[in-house]
Amino acid sequence: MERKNLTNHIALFEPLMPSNTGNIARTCAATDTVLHLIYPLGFRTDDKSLKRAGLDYWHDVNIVYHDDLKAFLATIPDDKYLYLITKFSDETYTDRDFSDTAVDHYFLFGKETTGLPEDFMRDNPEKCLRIPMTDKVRALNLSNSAAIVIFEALRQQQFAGLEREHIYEHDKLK
Ligand SMILES: C[S@@+](CC[C@H](N)C(=O)[O-])C[C@H]1O[C@@H](n2cnc3c(N)ncnc32)[C@H](O)[C@@H]1O
Repeated sequence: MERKNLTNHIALFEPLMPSNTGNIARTCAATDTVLHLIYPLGFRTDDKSLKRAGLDYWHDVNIVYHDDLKAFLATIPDDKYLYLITKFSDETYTDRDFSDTAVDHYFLFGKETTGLPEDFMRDNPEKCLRIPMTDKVRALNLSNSAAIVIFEALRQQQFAGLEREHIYEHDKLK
């Protein structure tokens, strides 16, 4: 199934670690997801710094930079499709319907140290979604959280636009 427009967006609020953002950029490249980075960032995005951090897929991703959270929010066409991904929610991410490929879905993730701004979450509790986990850890890793949620959205969207199989020159299975 061909997807005409990119319908999924991952937004990172003030990400600190280049390795996390690099992993997420790779996931975005693999899934045709737009990556939004909300300033300030904990790393530089000039070519030399990216190469040093091993961020191989950076140039294959549609990346949009935003001065702050307010500037990012101003770009969202319909905030009904904005989701705040946070452990503080009591709604599980798989219970939300992301299946509509005619609209753009925006998944917002928090900073590695302090997450999303508390007042913003308190103002928007109905947008908040949790990935279930035990109480043995404080939180999941940011890049793992992004992969978990985006692939649930893609699953609900029948993996539209993605290859379910690929012919490899040296196929190890067929
Ligand atoms: C390392 S966590 C930040 C932890 C931070 N202490 C906090 O208060 O959220 C970075 C981001 O990963 C996502 N995350 C991690 N664990 C999660 C979970 N169990 N459910 C939903 N999101 C999670 C959230 O977007 C979070 O802001």
